[in-house]
Amino acid sequence: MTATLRFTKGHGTENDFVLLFDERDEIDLTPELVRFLCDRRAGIGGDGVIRAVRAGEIPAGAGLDARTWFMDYWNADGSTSEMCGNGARVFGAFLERDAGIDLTGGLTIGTRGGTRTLTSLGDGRYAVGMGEYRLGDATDGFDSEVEAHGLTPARPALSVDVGNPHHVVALASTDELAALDLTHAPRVRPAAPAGSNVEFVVTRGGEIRDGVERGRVRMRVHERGSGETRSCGTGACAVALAVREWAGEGAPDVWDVEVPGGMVTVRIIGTRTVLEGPAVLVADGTVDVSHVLAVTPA
Ligand SMILES: N[C@@H](CCC[C@H](N)C(=O)O)C(=O)O
Repeated sequence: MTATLRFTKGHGTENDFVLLFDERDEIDLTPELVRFLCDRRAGIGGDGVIRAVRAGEIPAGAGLDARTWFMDYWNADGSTSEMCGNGARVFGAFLERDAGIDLTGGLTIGTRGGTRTLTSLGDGRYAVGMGEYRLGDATDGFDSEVEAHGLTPARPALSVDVGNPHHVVALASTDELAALDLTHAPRVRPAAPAGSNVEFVVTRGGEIRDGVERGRVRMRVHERGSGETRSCGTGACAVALAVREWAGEGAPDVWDVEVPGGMVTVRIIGTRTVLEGPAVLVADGTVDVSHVLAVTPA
């Protein structure tokens, strides 16, 4: 028997996803199927899978209005995460096109990390209201340390929760950032109970634009469940929050974050952040998944 799935491929600053439109929860999305879809040689290829489903159709959507669109996010290794910032922007572009929703006035979506708001900025970019953040309990700006290949000794880090867990490490120069080997997962101490995304950041100065002071940083990331990716939206928020914390009083609330796949902007507004950046839908197609379904336990 042949089973096919319709998919869309999209990316946000080259953090790429396989998107599935599944309003009524008809796709049996398993870790095996996610790993196959994300496989860059045998499958479609992506850092993760995002399924658009109505909240009322799935247990994770409990408590939300049943008609709310839920972003069911999975990492490439078949694990799920609470939130994906770049994915949320791409999800917005997907809903605009395939569900016919106009996002210029904003839309509330469900995620495992709580509700988020998506707004189209009208130029191919989207703003995501990323919800409340929480910095680690650190008296001197650090609450942990991180060891990575190409970086000795271990460096101090700050844990930041933006719905999903992050550890941010400051490096001295862009050369040090470029020399990092992120083909291996960095080791975090104390280890985060459910694992963590780890960002390495270098400050790059700043500017005043339209009367607003903006900081600028460059980062690389090793994502829990996906390895090194070319961008991480929640990671960019964690980085902006950590760098502002380290800079102290008077530091900017707006940060332009350079990632290997482009640039995103983070605005810190009180206890919340807003992530802005592009979202691109690249291709549509169908994929034969019968061999994956054949090995999926009943
Ligand atoms: N790339 C994403 C984050 C995806 C989830 C992450 N790997 C995790 O496990 O928490 C982003 O853009 O935020």
